[in-house]
Amino acid sequence: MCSDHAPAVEIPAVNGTNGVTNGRRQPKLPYQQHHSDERSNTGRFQIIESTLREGEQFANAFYDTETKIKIATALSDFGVEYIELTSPVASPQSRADCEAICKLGLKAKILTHVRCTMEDAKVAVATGVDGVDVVIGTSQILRDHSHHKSMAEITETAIEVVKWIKSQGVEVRFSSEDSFRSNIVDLLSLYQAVDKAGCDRVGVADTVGVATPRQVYKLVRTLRDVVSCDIETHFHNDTMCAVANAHAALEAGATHVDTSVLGIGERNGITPLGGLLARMIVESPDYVKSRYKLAKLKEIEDLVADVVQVNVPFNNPITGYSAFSHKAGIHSKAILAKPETYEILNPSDWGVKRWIHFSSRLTGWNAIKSRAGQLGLIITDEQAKLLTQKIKAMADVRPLAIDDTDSIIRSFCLEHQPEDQPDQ
Ligand SMILES: N[C@@H](CCCC[NH3+])C(=O)O
Ligand SMILES: [Zn+2]
Repeated sequence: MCSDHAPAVEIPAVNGTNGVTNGRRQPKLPYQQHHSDERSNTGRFQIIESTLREGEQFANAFYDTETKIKIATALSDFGVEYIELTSPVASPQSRADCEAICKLGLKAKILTHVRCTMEDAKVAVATGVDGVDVVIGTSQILRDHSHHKSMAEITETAIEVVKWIKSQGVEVRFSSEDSFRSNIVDLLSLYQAVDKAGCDRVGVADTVGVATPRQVYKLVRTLRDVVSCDIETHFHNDTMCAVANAHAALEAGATHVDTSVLGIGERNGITPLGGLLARMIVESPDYVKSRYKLAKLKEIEDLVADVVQVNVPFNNPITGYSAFSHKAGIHSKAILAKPETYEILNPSDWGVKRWIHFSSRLTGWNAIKSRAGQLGLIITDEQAKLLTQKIKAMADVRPLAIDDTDSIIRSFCLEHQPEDQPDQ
């Protein structure tokens, strides 16, 4: 258990497994950590950053070469282990850009993502990438309406492609597409076949965003016992489960998670880089802080938001406008005394600031006293309480701007103790 989160009450000693003592299940505290399962990779995962592949499939995305290089360099400096690029088969410029990024000599390994065919694989390897990610749809609906191949044909081609890519000295991942609507028996035997053929990673993809964390855990855990290679996971966010699903996958033994900056991708996108790291730092703070330059997250998000012409959502984890703002009196009081009371993430880890509201009908006197202090005005608790009543009364009538509240605080102080106040 993580020492930062020592439980406030004593946990009864547990005999045996699954938290069962004397035949009775012991309740788990909600913030108890679950590192005990040896399959769990929540403290040792790797990120396959796909802003330059999945992210290019976002409705607004158009990246010129210079922009791609800027994003790739920023991501590599940030510390992601892999950067995935659009298929070089997509267009001549995509191919040229892939070759150019391979030549940059970035710290992150460069991957490209292509269909599972020998033709695509050959073009991919020729670009100079470190690894090739091959993909093919395995659900009945995709087989019937997309590529019309049987599972036997898929398996045969996949083995050939995987073996050939490996023979070129290049890393290879084989991924199913629409894994959660695929027949589990077919899927597992396909993964087993490519694992035997020498694949470095198999990929599980929730292409349509249908999976729940429980389904993810079950599939990945089963797969973990079937293949010996690494397991990459890819989650679309149609039902807002993409971060939770990635976390469940890691708990079940997945080794890699696909992300994109701000989650951009097809439809409403995939697991966002920032959201994944927010989730994981709570669980594995040392690991996350040691691998990624977290203070650079905002810069990368702003860069990508600007390139694809969107605003960073107000409720974005970490960097959203209100991600570290505290408003209700009860919250502000406790935050001022000890930030951990209402924050499980520390804004300073990410180079961002917390904000304590002091201009609303919900504001408490501790926040007002603190604001007065920021303005260089010292007031007593009693004065702060009186002043807060005034501010609440005005905020009941109309929204107050920061300047409005600051003026009220200043004139209150002038009225009450002008001679005691330092010069402004
Ligand atoms: N965008 C595709 C690619 C999957 C590859 C997994 N790494 C999908 O969602 O299925
Ligand atoms: Zn996808």
